[in-house]
Amino acid sequence: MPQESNFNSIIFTSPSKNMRGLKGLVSNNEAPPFPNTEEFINDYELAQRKAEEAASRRYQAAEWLRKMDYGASGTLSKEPSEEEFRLALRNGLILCNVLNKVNPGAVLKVVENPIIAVQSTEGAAQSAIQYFENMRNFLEAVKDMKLLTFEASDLEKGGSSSKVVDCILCLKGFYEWKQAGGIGVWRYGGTVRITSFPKGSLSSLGSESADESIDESESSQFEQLLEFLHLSSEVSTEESRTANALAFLFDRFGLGLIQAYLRETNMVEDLPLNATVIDTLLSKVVKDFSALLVSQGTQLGLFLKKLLRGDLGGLSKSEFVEAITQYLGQRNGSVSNDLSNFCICGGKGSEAVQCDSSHSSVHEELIRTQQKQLEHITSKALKWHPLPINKLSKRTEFFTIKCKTSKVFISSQLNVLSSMLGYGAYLEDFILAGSIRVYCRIRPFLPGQLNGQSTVDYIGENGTIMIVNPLKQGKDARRVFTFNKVFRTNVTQEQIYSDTQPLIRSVLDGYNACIFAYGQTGSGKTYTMSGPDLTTEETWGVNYRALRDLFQISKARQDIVRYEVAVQMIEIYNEQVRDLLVSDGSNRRYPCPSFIFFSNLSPNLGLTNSKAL
Ligand SMILES: Nc1ncnc2c1ncn2[C@@H]1O[C@H](COP(=O)(O)OP(=O)(O)OP(=O)(O)O)[C@@H](O)[C@H]1O
Repeated sequence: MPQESNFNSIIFTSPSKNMRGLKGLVSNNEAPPFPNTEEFINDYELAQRKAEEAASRRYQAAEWLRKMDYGASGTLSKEPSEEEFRLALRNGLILCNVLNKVNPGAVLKVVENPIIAVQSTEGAAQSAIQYFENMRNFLEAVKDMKLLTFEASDLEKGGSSSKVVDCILCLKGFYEWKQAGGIGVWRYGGTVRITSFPKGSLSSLGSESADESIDESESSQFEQLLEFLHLSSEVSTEESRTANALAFLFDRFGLGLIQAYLRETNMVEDLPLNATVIDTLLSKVVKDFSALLVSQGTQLGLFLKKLLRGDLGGLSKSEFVEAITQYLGQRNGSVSNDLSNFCICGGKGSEAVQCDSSHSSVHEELIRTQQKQLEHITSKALKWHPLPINKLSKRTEFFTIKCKTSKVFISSQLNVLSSMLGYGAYLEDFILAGSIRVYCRIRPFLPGQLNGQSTVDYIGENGTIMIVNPLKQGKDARRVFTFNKVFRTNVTQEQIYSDTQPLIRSVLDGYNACIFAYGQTGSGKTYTMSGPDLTTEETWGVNYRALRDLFQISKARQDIVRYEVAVQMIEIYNEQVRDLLVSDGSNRRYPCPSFIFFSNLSPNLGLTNSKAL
């Protein structure tokens, strides 16, 4: 590489597949040189993250209260501090007003002006009682509705405002569910609801406007229906069975979406994985799920009314039940294939929810194909891999028995296989972290730079590094960056390579990979990729170690497969890529490989940005 270039790279490509990424196998057994400092930064970061999440939930609660109670906007700011939040809510007025909007009549008496300008001792006592009255009424009503609640003391100094926030967000979730028709599963923090409301807690089923339009006779009919539903044990058994099934489907729906989000790495900027993201995803799930149930409820209502009206020939009660049974039978048949995909299988045999695939020949066929594929992969592995054969064949047997359950189980077993093949937690990581890894290596001070001041303030666990900029003041002076891993100045060339090694094996198994160093001039790219002294293996950089492994593995497999190794040299300078070995001036395009970045950092120069090609 020419000195002025700021990239060093080694690229492995394979035409067969373009599978993305391998986990940097992090064997984090090196003792951190500054344990106390690390502990401090971790605790500090954790506390900071928690505070941010709590604040974001508090703002969400405040925003909703302001929207629900016009008067609240005067006393409760959009982004209140904990203290402001507590002070605005402690007289209970906003909470009572909002609750009455969610569930009209829930708090019959709301003291409008609970804080009275007090002159006398007697006045003070009365103020305190009235002050407490709103809060007590609110808490009792919320308790009656079986929603999350809190203690009045949580709104006093030193109380837990997070419980208050939970209660408000729970109320919000309930309100939104009710607005969407009050059908289907609704849950918040362990509170689960299905179609019928808790007895006596609500004046009617349905939206706010529907509440208002319902006349007394309809209302009493509704009360009677609820009374009947609560008395009937068969109904309540069916209700809880349905609730369980719906809760399961909801989980499947929600977790499926989260999984898809975690798997998504292409073209989408990575979102942080934190409580807010989870809440947002789940609220989307709740919304979609509720919308689906509302539409399903409407269709079902039409169907049942059609039966009642006799469009399908007038029906007695038993014929009506029979018609429903028939309808359910047809629906079961048509969705059993889909439902088989909903089953959660795998895990320990005893814990696994077994799929009943007897109804589905398609499902069985799918399992057979997957089993064949798995056997094929395993036999390939047996040929190629130097692991003791009996270990693998035992595993194959295990697969054959177990993989009858589901494809989810198969992929979990493939993970086991991939780690046995030396890829580490390849599949798991592929799902969780995507295909690009960025590592940061900090170069030590060079002789003559000994008195320099390091820009590295802290190195946390989990790839975080705090950089200090002495030219800036206050909070701008420090910035935290996150990598897959940060290597300290004392790591060896071997330790650096250990994270990259699984990539080399994967290249020989047909996957593409690229290892790539980026950094300012003098930050240590050549040192990392080539090494300072080529005559000693110990100091070899990533390039030499990778080539050594490449040839070693291909030699070990020479009886089974013949590899062709080609070399290419390119220069990347000023964002221009030049092929140093092509003389005809043509522009060749390459398939997009996986990347590993080494973002090199010299301690006294500051952090440069990483760029992907
Ligand atoms: N991890 C390290 N440990 C000890 N010395 C290092 C380390 N990394 C780099 N150095 C030393 O720092 C100096 C600069 O490193 P190097 O030449 O690798 O930087 P570079 O990023 O390739 O620079 P350029 O972009 O100018 O080519 C060299 O003297 C090298 O030996």
